[in-house]
Amino acid sequence: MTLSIAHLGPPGTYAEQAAILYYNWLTQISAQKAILCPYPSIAQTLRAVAQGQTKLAVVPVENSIEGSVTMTLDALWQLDGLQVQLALVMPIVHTLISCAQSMEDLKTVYSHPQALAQCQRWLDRVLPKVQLIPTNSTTEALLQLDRDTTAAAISSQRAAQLYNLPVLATGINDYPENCTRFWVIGKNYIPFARPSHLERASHTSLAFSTPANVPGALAKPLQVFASIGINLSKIESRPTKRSLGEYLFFIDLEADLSEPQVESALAEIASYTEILKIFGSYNVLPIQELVVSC
Ligand SMILES: O=C(O)C(=O)C[C@]1(C(=O)O)C=C[C@@H](O)C=C1
Repeated sequence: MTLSIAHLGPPGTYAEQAAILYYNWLTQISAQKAILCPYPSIAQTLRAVAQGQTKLAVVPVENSIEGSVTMTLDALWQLDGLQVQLALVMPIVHTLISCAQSMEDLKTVYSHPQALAQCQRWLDRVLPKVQLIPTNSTTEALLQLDRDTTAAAISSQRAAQLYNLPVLATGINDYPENCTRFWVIGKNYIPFARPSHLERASHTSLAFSTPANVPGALAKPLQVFASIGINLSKIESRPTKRSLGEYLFFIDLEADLSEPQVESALAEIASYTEILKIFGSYNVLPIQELVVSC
């Protein structure tokens, strides 16, 4: 059976690049055939898996400069039954793409809000007067660029080649070590989507809302992990969207859900939380494994 993998489109996005790396790794370890399916937004990409249109999705979840990809966290909270199968971290090198003769001709720059934010200082310094226009992905505006020589887009070198467009500047991200973590997501636990040689998962991700905005509402669940020596590698709050000042908490643990200690900690946490969503346990695929298999 051919495996379908949803990702943010149109073709050329970083999410597609991450999906290709994952696809190459998967086809090499399992001879599994796969097809990539682009969707117009991150929410629609995750909905495709939740509704069974595709088996898997590859979505960005966190960037080293800008932090969490909030569209991904919000969609994961809203949808049911989605589980993280694997994480992978990819370097991100942004490029300014345009048909303009020079940067002085530019009036607008299009890109995904994450990419605009990752290049914020460069844009302030080099193009302080341009209008920044957020798009659903870094590649959404590329097809319009040949019609407007006052417009540019921030995307990858690979996207510039794919659309046969000129590059005005490269490496424009504010920090050179820029990288984004992607999650491979599926419904329930999918054994063949994961590395088979690793017995234990290195991380577990979950999110919860608290029953009331009272002292200790967050401290109590966190204390459960501290008391059994589980390290948290990330904690992030998002608004519940129900009322101002009410939050959800997204947490990454350095532990495997199949360990009895972790399982009982999560059962205890359920008593301190209103809604608890466990996104599962998974490993991080080292970039060397991905590059070798490309
Ligand atoms: O628009 C794209 O190309 C994407 O894949 C999305 C995305 C993101 O949402 O973080 C992915 C990686 C980069 O951090 C910039 C944009």
